[in-house]
Amino acid sequence: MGKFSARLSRSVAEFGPICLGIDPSETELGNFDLPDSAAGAREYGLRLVNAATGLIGIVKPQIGFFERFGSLGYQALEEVITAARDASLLVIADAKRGDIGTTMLGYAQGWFGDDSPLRSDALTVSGYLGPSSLAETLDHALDVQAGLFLLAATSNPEAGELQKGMIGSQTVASRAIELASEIGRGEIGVVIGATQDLEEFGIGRVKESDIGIPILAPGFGAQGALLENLESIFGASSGRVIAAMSRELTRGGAAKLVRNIEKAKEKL
Ligand SMILES: O=c1ccn([C@@H]2O[C@H](COP(=O)(O)O)[C@@H](O)[C@H]2O)c(=O)[nH]1
Repeated sequence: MGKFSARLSRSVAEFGPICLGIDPSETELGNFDLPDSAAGAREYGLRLVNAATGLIGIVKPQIGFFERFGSLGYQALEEVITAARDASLLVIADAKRGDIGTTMLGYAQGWFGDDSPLRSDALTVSGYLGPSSLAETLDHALDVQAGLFLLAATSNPEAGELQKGMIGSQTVASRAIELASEIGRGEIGVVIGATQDLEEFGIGRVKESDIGIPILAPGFGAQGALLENLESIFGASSGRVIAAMSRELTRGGAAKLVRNIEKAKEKL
C-alpha cells in the first residue's frame, strides 16, 4: 500500500489534484432528487463515488452531513467510504477532530483502525488544543500509513479572527504549517483555503517557496476561488495542492456530475 504521502503523489500524478467533496446536505440531496435521509445520503455518496472512479483520485466526505442522521448516517458513511476505497479512491475524512491526547487516540482508532468501518486514508484535524495533543493520532496514522491535514488558514470569511492571531512573531496559521512540517514526517499536510490572501494570514512563504507538504485547499468553486488561479494563489507550492470542491462539481445534479468534473480538470 505504501505511505499516505506516496499514495497521494501517485494519485495526483495519475488523475490530477481535484478532490470531490461528498457533502449530502438537504439542498444537495434535493438537487439529486433524493430524500433528505440516511438512505438519501448513502445513495448520493455512492453516486459520487461512481462518477469519480477512473476520473479523479480523491474524495472528501464531509462527516457533518452524515452525522445529522445519527447512527443510520454513520452506516451510510461507512458504506460510502468502503465503496470509495474498494474503487481505489483516496478518502480524506473531513471531520476536523481536535481534543486532548487520550481522546485523540480514540478518534485515531475510529478513523484509522484496521478493522474500523470508518477506515480512511486521511483525516482533517485541529491543533487548537496544542501541538502535542496530536502526537497519539499522528503515531497511529503513521502505523497504518494514513495521513492528517492540520487546519492552518481555513477558507471561511471569519477564519482570520483566530488564525491571524499572533504566537510570538508568527501567526497561528503560520505556526500550524511549521508544526505540520516539524512533527509530521511528511505525512501531515495543512488545510489552506483557496479563498484567502496568504500574506494577510502571515503565510506568504507558501507562495515564495515549496512548503514540501500536502495542502488541502477548499474554497474553489462555490466559495469563490477560481481553479484557473490555483498557481497564482499558491505560487511555488502549487504542486502540493489538492483542490477540494463539492457544490461546484455537483451543480446540476447527477446528470451533470461527470461533465462538471471533466470541465474542472480542463481548467488546470
Ligand atoms: O477551510 C475549510 C475546510 C473545510 N471545508 C469543507 O470543504 C467543503 C467545501 O464545499 P464547497 O461546496 O466546495 O464550498 C465543505 O465540506 C466544507 O465543510 C471548507 O469549505 N473550508
